[in-house]
Amino acid sequence: MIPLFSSKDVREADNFAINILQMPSIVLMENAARSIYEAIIENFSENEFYNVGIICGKGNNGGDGFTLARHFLINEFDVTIISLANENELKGDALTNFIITKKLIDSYPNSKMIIYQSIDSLALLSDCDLIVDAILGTGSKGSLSNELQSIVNYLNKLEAYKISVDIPTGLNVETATGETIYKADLTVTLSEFKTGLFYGKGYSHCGKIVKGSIGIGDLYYETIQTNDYLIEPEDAFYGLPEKNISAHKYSNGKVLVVAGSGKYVGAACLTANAVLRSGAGACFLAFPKSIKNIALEKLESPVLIAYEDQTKEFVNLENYDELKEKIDWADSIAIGPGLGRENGTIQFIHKLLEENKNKKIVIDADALFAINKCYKNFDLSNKILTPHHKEFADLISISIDELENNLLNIGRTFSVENNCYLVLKGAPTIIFNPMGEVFINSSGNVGMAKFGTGDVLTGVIASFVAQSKEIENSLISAVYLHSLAADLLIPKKTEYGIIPQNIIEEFPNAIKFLVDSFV
Ligand SMILES: NC(=O)C1=CN([C@@H]2O[C@H](COP(=O)(O)OP(=O)(O)OC[C@H]3O[C@@H](n4cnc5c(N)ncnc54)[C@H](OP(=O)(O)O)[C@@H]3O)[C@@H](O)[C@H]2O)[C@@H](O)CC1
Ligand SMILES: Nc1ncnc2c1ncn2[C@@H]1O[C@H](COP(=O)(O)OP(=O)(O)O)[C@@H](O)[C@H]1O
Ligand SMILES: [K+]
Repeated sequence: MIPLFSSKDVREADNFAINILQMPSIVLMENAARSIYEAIIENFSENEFYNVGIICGKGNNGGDGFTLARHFLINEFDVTIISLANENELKGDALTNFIITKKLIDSYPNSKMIIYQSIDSLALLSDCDLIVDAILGTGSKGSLSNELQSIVNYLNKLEAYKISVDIPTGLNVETATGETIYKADLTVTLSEFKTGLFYGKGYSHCGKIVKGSIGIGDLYYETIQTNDYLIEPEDAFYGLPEKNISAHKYSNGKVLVVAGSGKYVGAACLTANAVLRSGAGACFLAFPKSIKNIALEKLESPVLIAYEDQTKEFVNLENYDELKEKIDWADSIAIGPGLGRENGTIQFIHKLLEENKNKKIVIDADALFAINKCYKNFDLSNKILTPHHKEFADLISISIDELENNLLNIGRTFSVENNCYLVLKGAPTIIFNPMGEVFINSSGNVGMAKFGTGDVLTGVIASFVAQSKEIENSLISAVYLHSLAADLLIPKKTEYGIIPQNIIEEFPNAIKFLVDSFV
């Protein structure tokens, strides 16, 4: 698990280096620039670029840019530097490095440094095949000035590899938000990973994220408490439910899926099929009797229990007693996909939650709708809610914008206050636990943005939590493997051709891939 930090933590680490270790700040800048240079060279193969454009802001992020320019110059690249500040506006280490680079560049006839005058100055970058944004870093405040917005929009349109120094300009790394944001292919973030690079607008604007060193190592950060983590493959491996060699089918995870209705049959079958393909010993799908034959055709091997629906084609409060034995039997229950929103269905869901306070229940789709606005009436401990952003915003009665402007805080508060697990689906999916910790899964691909992939995830989660006593590790493993299965499908199916059933079929290969990597 990779710990993630706030930009405040990172700025304090800079202060620690300067004030406690007594490292001259210019040494930190030099280290930063050298490691950015090395990261760029490592990430782009030789001959991919010759002309480097670097645009430098007025603070130390710009200082990193001037320093980086020197490394490119001495390694024989042609460099065009555009400084947004003139010499009088710069100070400290940024000014020192501006002066050094300005003197040095005279010896390189194909390289130049200019002071930005207007948007036309950026035309100089048109021949560059690699562009570095060293405009704003951790000192960024509020929204971008109009001038910076025009600059970032201009840069985003250029055909070139795009690099960001520390943080893409325009990204508020505390909230992962921003309006106009530089869109990078590679972000070399300094000192430590900041949480906001990995979700929201950070996820969509950083490209690949690597760490650049300022030369103080990791020791300082071991003393800093964080609640945010990025999931690594080995976390998914260690979260896999253990298989006891003497297990029999009923000791190997028993799952009840309550899903599907006359309107939506497919969702229920995807969830139930996913349960067994992810290792549960037994799975029952509770389904309306009057349409059970349609489901039977789509089920791989879960057992169907047909409840009496009086040809209404959905589950009703009256079905509760009929299903009670299986509810008690199950180690976990998945409820929601394709259930529909009839009053009787909502009452059934309420009763299930009221009567099963300690049961592990995965609440998804229509079951989330059933507790919209009234979720506080239920004891949600041991419950796992799996909404996408719209479902979560509806659940807690806010708009999607309000949610996405403060995503981590809202998710965290919700899970802590309701003592539940929240799997907030999206790109990326974020898991929140009742202790206020956050686990970000950045694997997966856009081919998953398709009806039914969420139903598969619900099945995998119900299966893993039924097989294990550890909810948190099971969730980490289930979410990661669901995305890994989709990633493994890319070479065969492309991002266009993946369907949810493929993810179910690929799931055992995803487990095998993990096991082969770590055993
Ligand atoms: N500290 C260290 O030891 C090390 C630091 N390092 C590097 O320094 C970076 C932090 O540097 P920093 O603190 O100078 O801030 P930085 O990101 O350059 O921005 C400040 C400038 O931006 C301006 N500005 C702000 N918001 C704006 C807006 N919305 N729209 C427009 N302008 C805006 C602001 O203007 P002002 O508000 O002051 O008028 C000021 O001029 C860090 O990310 C890393 O790259 C490394 O070298 C390692 C060692
Ligand atoms: N661009 C993307 N990158 C990675 N994962 C994605 C992307 N789009 C969707 N997903 C994943 O696909 C699944 C979609 O689930 P959901 O929104 O519930 O759809 P449905 O209910 O239609 O199945 C979630 O696991 C989500 O994280
Ligand atoms: K930047």
